[in-house]
Amino acid sequence: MSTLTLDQTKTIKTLNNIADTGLNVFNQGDYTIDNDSENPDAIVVRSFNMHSLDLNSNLKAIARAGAGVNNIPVDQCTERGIAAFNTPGANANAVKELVLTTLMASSRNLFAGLSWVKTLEGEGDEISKQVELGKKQFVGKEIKGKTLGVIGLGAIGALVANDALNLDMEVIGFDPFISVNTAWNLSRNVHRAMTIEQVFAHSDYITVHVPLTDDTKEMFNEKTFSLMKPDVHILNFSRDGLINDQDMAAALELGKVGKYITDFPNDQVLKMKNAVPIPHLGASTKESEENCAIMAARQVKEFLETGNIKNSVNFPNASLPYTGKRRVTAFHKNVPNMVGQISSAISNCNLNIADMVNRSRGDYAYTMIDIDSEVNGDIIPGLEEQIKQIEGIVTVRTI
Ligand SMILES: NC(=O)c1ccc[n+]([C@@H]2O[C@H](COP(=O)([O-])OP(=O)(O)OC[C@H]3O[C@@H](n4cnc5c(N)ncnc54)[C@H](O)[C@@H]3O)[C@@H](O)[C@H]2O)c1
Ligand SMILES: O=C(O)[C@H](O)COP(=O)(O)O
Repeated sequence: MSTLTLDQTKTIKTLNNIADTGLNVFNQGDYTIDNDSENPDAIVVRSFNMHSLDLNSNLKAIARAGAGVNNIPVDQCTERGIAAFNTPGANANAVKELVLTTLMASSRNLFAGLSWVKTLEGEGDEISKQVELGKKQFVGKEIKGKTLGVIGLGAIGALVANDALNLDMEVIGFDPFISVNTAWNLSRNVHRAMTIEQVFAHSDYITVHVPLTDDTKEMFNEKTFSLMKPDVHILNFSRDGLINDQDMAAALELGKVGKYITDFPNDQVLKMKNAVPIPHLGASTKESEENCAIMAARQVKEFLETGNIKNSVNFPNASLPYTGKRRVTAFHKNVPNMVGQISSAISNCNLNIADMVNRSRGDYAYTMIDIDSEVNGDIIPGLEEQIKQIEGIVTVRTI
């Protein structure tokens, strides 16, 4: 992480409550946190829905202090050359703990029992009698020996799978795109499902930990419910869009699904029989909020100060040790001869290249070129202008 002094103060805007420990990463003097700014250099956000916002002209980066980026217009960011980041794994432990808490608590009908016992308020000596009479309504099930299906074995899914084994559950996991890192961390006692249908067929409890995408949208629907065991409990700490709510309501009515535990209440969910709606508390712990905020802020700071990219969801990761001399960065179309043309523009200004990196991601690529000497500031606007004229260039910065 560099500690250079910036040419100009940068403005950071937050759209949600971001932990102070994270915002403190932006040192005073070099940065201003201004939540009313109409033209910030970077935005730090949690779940605020950014799809209807106009992305301001000066915006260079958006950091999601968290995992899911479906609230960010990522495609638009890419077209505009705005780097979007998230903080992989930074809130995974918080979510895992709430998944396991609610898995056990709902299996024991704890939430319904708690609501019922509150209705006895004011009944005095009758309370203990009513408790002993009424408790038979809330007989639950133990999770020991039951099968937990885990769909999505990323940061959260892998933690849940490993810990469920320690609770004496059988665990079956499905993730066709599992990363090498996660695979290394996953217990070999997690059974590997080759198809999602195998998870549906064998699980007493199913927990889903995948991003919401066109492929995963409404993956829980009438058809998939029909493949599940009767009375299956489903836990959704990922996103509401993964569930067809109408089909879930019907499956709960029929007892096909025994319980639906979700971190994403909506009007339909609140009407569902046997739903356990939670007010999106998965990542809401002090530790997780701090982890996410610090990671998000560090990634933005590094990008603004050095151009280096880590954990972007739309730019390729790219890193070059920062020397403090001039660095030219360009985000551009992933087409032939871009590096050649950018290098020519630099040599046209009589500047020599010391080091460079070029990384691609799909249709786009990112190039950083270090100049081997201090550069007279007067040259910069002309150099940037020349590079901007190259067909396929989206954004250029000199740092
Ligand atoms: N409730 C909360 O507060 C909270 C907190 C963090 C994350 N989330 C949600 O949980 C999701 C997962 O978070 P994470 O940190 O584990 O992310 P992650 O990226 O580490 O893991 C996601 C996993 O899903 C897998 N996957 C993708 N498509 C799949 C499919 N069709 N079938 C099976 N697996 C598939 C990926 O290969 C990856 O391993 C996030 O995208 C977010 O929506 C919610
Ligand atoms: O995707 C995530 O990281 C979670 O949904 C957490 O959202 P939050 O930061 O708004 O709590």
